[in-house]
Amino acid sequence: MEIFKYMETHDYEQLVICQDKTSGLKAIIAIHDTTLGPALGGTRMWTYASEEEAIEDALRLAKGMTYKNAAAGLNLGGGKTVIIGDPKKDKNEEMFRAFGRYIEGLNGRYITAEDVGTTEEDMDLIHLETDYVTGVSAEFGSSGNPSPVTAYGVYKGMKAAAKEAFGDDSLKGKTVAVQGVGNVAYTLCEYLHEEGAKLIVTDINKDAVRRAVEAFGAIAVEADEIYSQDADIFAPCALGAIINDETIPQLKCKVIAGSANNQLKDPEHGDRIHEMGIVYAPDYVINSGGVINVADELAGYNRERAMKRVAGIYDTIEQIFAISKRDNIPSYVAADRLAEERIARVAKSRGQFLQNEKSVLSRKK
Ligand SMILES: NC(=O)C1=CN([C@@H]2O[C@H](COP(=O)(O)OP(=O)(O)OC[C@H]3O[C@@H](n4cnc5c(N)ncnc54)[C@H](O)[C@@H]3O)[C@@H](O)[C@H]2O)C=CC1
Ligand SMILES: CC(C)CC(=O)C(=O)O
Repeated sequence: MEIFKYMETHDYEQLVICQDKTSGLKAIIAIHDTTLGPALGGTRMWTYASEEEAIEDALRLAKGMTYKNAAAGLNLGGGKTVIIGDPKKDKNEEMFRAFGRYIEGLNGRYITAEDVGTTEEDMDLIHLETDYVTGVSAEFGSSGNPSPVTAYGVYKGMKAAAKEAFGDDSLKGKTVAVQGVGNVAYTLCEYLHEEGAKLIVTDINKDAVRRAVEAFGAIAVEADEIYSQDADIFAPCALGAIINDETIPQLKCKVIAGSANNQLKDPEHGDRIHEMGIVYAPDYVINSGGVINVADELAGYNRERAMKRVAGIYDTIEQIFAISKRDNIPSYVAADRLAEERIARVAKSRGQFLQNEKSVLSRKK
C-alpha cells in the first residue's frame, strides 16, 4: 500500500503507529478528518493477517467515522484505532495504559471507545492515562459499553428499511439472517425476538451461536451459508467488506440492515445491490447509535436525551431513502452526500470572519 498516496487520495490528516515493547502494544491510530471537531472512533483489537491489513482497516474505519459523525449531526470528526493481537489472550493492563498515553499525546485530536475485541474494562484502563476516552464505566460518569444502544439504533433503522421494502415497519413474522452474534447483535436479536421476528444466526464463535439458539430459538447455520438464506432481511453484524463479488450473487434478501462498519467492499457493490432492488440501510447511519450515545457523555451523559436521539435513526434512514428515490441514486450515495454537504458547509463557515489575535494594530502596541 502506498500510504501517503492513499491518505492524499482520501484526504486523511494523520496516521499514528504506536509501539510498546513491554506490553506488546502494536496500535495504529488513523485520524481522517477533524473539520467538525475532535475525531471520535472506537478501538478494534483483531488478529490481522498482516500489518498492511491492519493499517488499511484503520484507515477505512476512520473515514467511515467521519461520515457517520457528520450524518448523525455530531460535532465530531472521524478516527479509529486498530490494535494487532488476539483479544482473547494478548491483552494486559500495561497495553491499554500505554495506549492511553499515546492518545493523551494527541492532545484531544482523537477520542476513543469500544469496538470489536475491546471492552468497557479496557476503556477504564485507557481512562487511567487520558480523559480522551468514552464508553467507560458508569462510575466515571459514562454510559458503559455502547453496544446495546447501537443495537437499539440498528433495530429502529431496520424497521424503517422494512417499511421501505414491505410497506410497513413491523418485523413480526419477518425472517432475519444475522451474521455475528456478538455485543451488538445479541441485543438486536432480543429486540427482534420480542417483536416476533424469526432468526437465523451464524458466528465463528460457536458459544455465541449456542447462546442465540437457546435464548431466541434461532436457527444456526454455518458462516458461509448466511448469505444464501431465504430471509427477508440480512443483518451483517460482524466485520466489513462482506457485500462483495462472491456474496452478492447468493443474496435472496430484500433488505440489508446491520451494525457492521464498512459493509460494502467497494462502492460498485452498493450500486449492484441497488440495481437488484435490495433496500440497503447505509451502515454508518444505521449503526450510529453507539457514537451518538458516547458523544452525549461529552456534554454530561443524559440517557433519556441519548436514547431519544438514537431513536431518530429511523427518521434519518427514511430521509436517506427519500433522497435516494428523488435523485435516483443508491442509498449509500445519498448518505455520503448528506455527510459531505454538512462537512463542506461547516468548513466554509469556519473559513470566514476569522478572529486572529495577531494583526497590524497589535504590532503597534
Ligand atoms: N459496538 C458498537 O457499539 C458498534 C459496533 N459497530 C460494528 O458492528 C460490528 C459488531 O460489533 P460488536 O458487536 O461490538 O463486536 P463483537 O466482537 O462483540 O461481535 C462481532 C461478532 O462477529 C463474529 N464474527 C467475526 N467474524 C465473523 C465471520 N466471518 N462470520 C460470522 N461471525 C463473525 C465474532 O465472533 C463476534 O461474535 C463491527 O463491525 C463493529 O465495528 C458499529 C458501531 C458501533
Ligand atoms: C462509540 C463507538 C462504538 C463508535 C465507533 O467506533 C463506531 O460507531 O464504529
